[in-house]
Amino acid sequence: MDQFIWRVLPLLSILVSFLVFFYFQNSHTAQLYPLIKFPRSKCSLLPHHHFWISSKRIVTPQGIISGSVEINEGRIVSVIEGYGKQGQSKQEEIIDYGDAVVMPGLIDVHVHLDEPGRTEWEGFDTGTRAAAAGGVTTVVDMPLNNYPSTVSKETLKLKLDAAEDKIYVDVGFWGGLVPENALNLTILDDLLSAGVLGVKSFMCPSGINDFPMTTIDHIKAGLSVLAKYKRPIVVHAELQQDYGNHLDIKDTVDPHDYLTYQNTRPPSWEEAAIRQLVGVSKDTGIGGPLEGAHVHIVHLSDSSASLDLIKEAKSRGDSITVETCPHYLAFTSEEIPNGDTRFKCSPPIRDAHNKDKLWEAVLEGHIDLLTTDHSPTVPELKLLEEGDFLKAWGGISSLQFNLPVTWSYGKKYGLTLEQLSLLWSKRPAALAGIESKGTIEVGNHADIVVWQPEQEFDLDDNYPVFIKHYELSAYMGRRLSGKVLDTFVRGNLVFKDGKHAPAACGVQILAP
Ligand SMILES: NC(=O)N[C@H]1NC(=O)NC1=O
Ligand SMILES: [Zn+2]
Ligand SMILES: [Zn+2]
Repeated sequence: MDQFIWRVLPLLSILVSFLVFFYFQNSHTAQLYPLIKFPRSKCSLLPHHHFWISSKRIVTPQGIISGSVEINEGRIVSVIEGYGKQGQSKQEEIIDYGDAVVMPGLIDVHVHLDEPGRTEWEGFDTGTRAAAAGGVTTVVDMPLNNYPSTVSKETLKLKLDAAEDKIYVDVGFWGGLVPENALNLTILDDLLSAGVLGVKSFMCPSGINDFPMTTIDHIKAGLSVLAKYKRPIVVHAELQQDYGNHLDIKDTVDPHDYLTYQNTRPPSWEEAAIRQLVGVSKDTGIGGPLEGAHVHIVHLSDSSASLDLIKEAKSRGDSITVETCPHYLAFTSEEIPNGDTRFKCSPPIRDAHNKDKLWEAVLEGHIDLLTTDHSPTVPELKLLEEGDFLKAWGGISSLQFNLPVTWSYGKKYGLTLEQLSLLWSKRPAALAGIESKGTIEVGNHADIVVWQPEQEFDLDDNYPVFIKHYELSAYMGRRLSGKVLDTFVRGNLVFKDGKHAPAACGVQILAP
């Protein structure tokens, strides 16, 4: 008997170790599934996991330094001052960018990727390739223009499933606040629990049937739940005024004339909406009944009365911020050609005086951050041939051009690299509650854009553009300054010299 046990015991222990091995192997496989699918060689155009990026112009929160950034396993592990001082590191692990600028990757918190449901408009694949090519390392996707709209935990699940294995940069998600979930707050609560970074709502019709507008009462109800989660509402702030008159105007004037369209959405629409919003944001201050909630106004165009209301609300301590977009800072109504519907967006692009005042507000810090409001569509809806401003889709495609456009138009106004980085990285990260991104600092994700501000290029048909239907973008044909060379997402070199990494290794960002 004893002999039998001594024979069987080794066999038994081998069997047990096999079982243990397969058990852990399987549970591990589930966790590491994306990694096993996409090894580093597929995620990055660079073989190293531990390397140094050196440059004479690195934009850090402490200012522009000359030196290097040490990256290990996707994170920034040291920032070394002194160009060419990487210590003992091997030469092949140092990427020397000379005087090209090394900056935090852009975080664009207002992007419509349109998937699922309207992938012919854009989609996760093309949209995030465009982001990577433009130095945008994180986008936050809007809850509308996709179908169905993202207004419940079930519809969020459809989004997350659709995004899987298709994203080249990291992607977070806004949910939608619509009357249905504002009147049944359990749906909203579930949507927030499922990980949306906050919610978006419209104070005017959104142009999308399953995304109805909200009243200020709906917004107030939503804020009571958002306060608990400490997440923001981001609001399209236009409130229709004397609509009847504008219908009359439409019958009597030329729809090919840009001014006709501009007059249908005057600054008073923005002002009226923002007046209602600051009426509720007053409760978001410290000690207020809505403390923890935050109101963010998207794509401000009116730089007069609307902006004054926001400044006042800020100065009394409301938790409120505002963004504007490159198209309001680049274009003026005076120069929009007849019938060129590529420039149609809402609120509309206004006159040169308004643009100058917007830049002033950006540079003085009254406008907190920049976003694209990348809102593409198909040629059939943009109606370029017909040129009817009143019927065409409102929305401008420009995700890939954020950096060169802001820089090209902003440098004339005195925009600095440090301001650029605050407006496009640090403050957007703070709004979306995305920790570990937005600055070049030890411990943060190595999300980095390397670009050459002085290099000019023509945005013509020879330029590699990755957004779908790029011919509809208002920026095509422009000469811009500021070429993106390389883009890193969590240490992976995802874009270099017009080429993307073989696999889409972006991750989905969900609120904890
Ligand atoms: N639905 C949608 O994307 N609308 C956007 N387009 C635009 O020009 N302004 C918007 O809010
Ligand atoms: Zn909007
Ligand atoms: Zn939008």
